Amino acid sequence: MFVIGKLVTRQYRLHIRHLINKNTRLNSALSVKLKTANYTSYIRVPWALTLLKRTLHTVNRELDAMGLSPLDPSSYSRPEQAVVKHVDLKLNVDFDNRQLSGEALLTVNVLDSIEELILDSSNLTIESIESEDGKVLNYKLDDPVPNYGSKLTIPLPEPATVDQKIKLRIKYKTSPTATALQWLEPKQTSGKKYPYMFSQCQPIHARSILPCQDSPAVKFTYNAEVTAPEPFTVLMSAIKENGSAKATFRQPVPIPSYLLAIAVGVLESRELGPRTHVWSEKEEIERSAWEFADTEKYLQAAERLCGPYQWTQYDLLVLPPSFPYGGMENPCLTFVTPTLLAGDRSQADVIVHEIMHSWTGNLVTNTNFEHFWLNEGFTVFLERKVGASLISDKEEAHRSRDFSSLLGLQELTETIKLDLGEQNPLTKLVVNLTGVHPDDAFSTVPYEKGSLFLRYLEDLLGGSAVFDDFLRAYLNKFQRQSLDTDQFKAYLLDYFKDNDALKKVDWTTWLHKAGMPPVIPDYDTSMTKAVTALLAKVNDPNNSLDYNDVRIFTPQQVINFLQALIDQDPLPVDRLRTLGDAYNVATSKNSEITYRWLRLCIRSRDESKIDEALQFVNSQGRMKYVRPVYRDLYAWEAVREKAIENFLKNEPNMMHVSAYTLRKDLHLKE
Ligand SMILES: CC/C=C\C/C=C\C[C@@H](O)/C=C/C=C/C=C\[C@@H](O)CCCC(=O)O
Ligand SMILES: [Zn+2]
Repeated sequence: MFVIGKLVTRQYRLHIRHLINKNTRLNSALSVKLKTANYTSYIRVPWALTLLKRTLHTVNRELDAMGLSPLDPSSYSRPEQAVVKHVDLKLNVDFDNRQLSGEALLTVNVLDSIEELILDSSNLTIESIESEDGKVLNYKLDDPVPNYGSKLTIPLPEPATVDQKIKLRIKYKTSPTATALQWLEPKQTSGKKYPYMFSQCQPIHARSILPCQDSPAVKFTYNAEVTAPEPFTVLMSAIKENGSAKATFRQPVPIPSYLLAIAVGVLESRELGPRTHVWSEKEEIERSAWEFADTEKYLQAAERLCGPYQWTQYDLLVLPPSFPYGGMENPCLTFVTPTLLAGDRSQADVIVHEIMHSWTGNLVTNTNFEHFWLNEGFTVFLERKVGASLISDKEEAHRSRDFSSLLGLQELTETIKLDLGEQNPLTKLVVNLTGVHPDDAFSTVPYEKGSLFLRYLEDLLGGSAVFDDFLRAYLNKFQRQSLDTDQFKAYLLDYFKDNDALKKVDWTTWLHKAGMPPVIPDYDTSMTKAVTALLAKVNDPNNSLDYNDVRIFTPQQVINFLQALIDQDPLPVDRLRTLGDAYNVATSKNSEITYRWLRLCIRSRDESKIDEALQFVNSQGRMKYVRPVYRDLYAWEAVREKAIENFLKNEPNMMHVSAYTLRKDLHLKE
């Protein structure tokens, strides 16, 4: 009985649930068998367990033949068989050869009888693999599959059994074209004197830095020793213990592979609070310290909602402009784009967002990227709650939260109705990533549809008063674990089992149907009213425009206004120029305003703005800005070639993910 109890582990239960979710891809007889299974009986009846294991084995073979991991369609690894629990990394940073080299010592917990361990790798040169006692092991590195890398199979010297711990030492080198790493020339930095390197592992690029189970279903702790030449500073997504020639790091909280991060540059830091430093090149350090001075205040507000911050340190690193995202929630060290340095703290919401990932995403993690909304929808939802909690006037806080939600809805509507199309399967909350690279599925949908779903549930189930308690219970229950949407749903249904309102939730439509959300919350529209009125004024050519129209607008209202103009038919170019001059948008330092303004100019076919738009996409690499501007330029036939030419010239300065997605946006071959 003891053995049986052990065998039916949580991993198995997850595995079974996942297989059921995937049943459309399976032989129907097998999926029926799985669907009708009574798991309790498997725990009690030994023969049933054997049957289950045999069934799973057959199913696994079927999925294998399709090149899929049963738990994660984006990974070759087999976390239901064995999981990496800890990694000891020793790396040397070689700027001349654009290479990391060294070793990864993996500590693996065996969950089933196995004869081999399967890992993900991409473009790595494996030099040797040894067992703990120094025995050299054979391995097989399959031919690379574009964008997924190579399956690395390591036959074990002898079969391993349940609960066994094994250690494997893998000596390897990364490639200069590792998709997770960007190696910058000195001219791409502010100091112009030294090179720079940084990583972006989310979603599945960690495999290009180390051989690993590159699936968020697996969480591991890590220690690292990294050697870099003087005068470089090495930073990682961990607690920095020693900063000399050999930097050492410790990450005692288990993380998924996509949260492994490294940056090496000539950096300075400033203390912002008891657990916070900001890091950047010296040219940005003062501006960065000013822009992010309120970080500790945000951390405390986040803790009031979610409980103690578990990662000890919360540092920020302001990267060079080619960093492709607004922010990346690397534990202990959020990476941010320098486009946040607006000089007015107007993009603080991005910092609050990254802080909230310390709970949703980093502690409670989507089991694979089909359930990305559990990371991002929750984070946006919490970001808005915490943002509002910083406003002392209750009504104003409510208005402000709803206004941000309306801005989010505006972006969601553009994505679903104009960009992706309402029938597009990528507009579902839970997506099918079999054969779809997560970087191709990325959009605002998991962020905004996910957050809107949670807001709908909150309103339905009794408001913040009850929902905040649920959130804390959920975080507590799933912390340091990975989960899928069914587990979230089961937990919510159980938590609110006495609440009849739950019966109203149309789960299938919310989770599995494409298009706009089935219900839009009854948001407070007082802050959008002025924007709607201004839109009507601008659309009537008889009205003259002057600065007083927008004098009392917050930056967010200006953004809301510009976004509304983007979503309607283009204004005549003369009218748009008049508007730009009258409302001072053309000279704004806020990149959220600038990118929308340039989109409007392109859409109104203002030829005098083409060079400025190209200069904007060349000066920074935040995909949120660069992709829509390029897509708008592409849609303007007369400038399409010029836009493509500009892209090709600048492609060598871009990070992999930017070049990869822009090639698709511009309909160029990979
Ligand atoms: C349904 C979506 C399915 C899969 C997508 C999974 C991963 C997407 C991958 O492309 C990586 C995303 C990394 C995001 C990092 C930060 C963002 O939150 C930034 C948002 C945009 C910005 O502010 O610049
Ligand atoms: Zn996020």
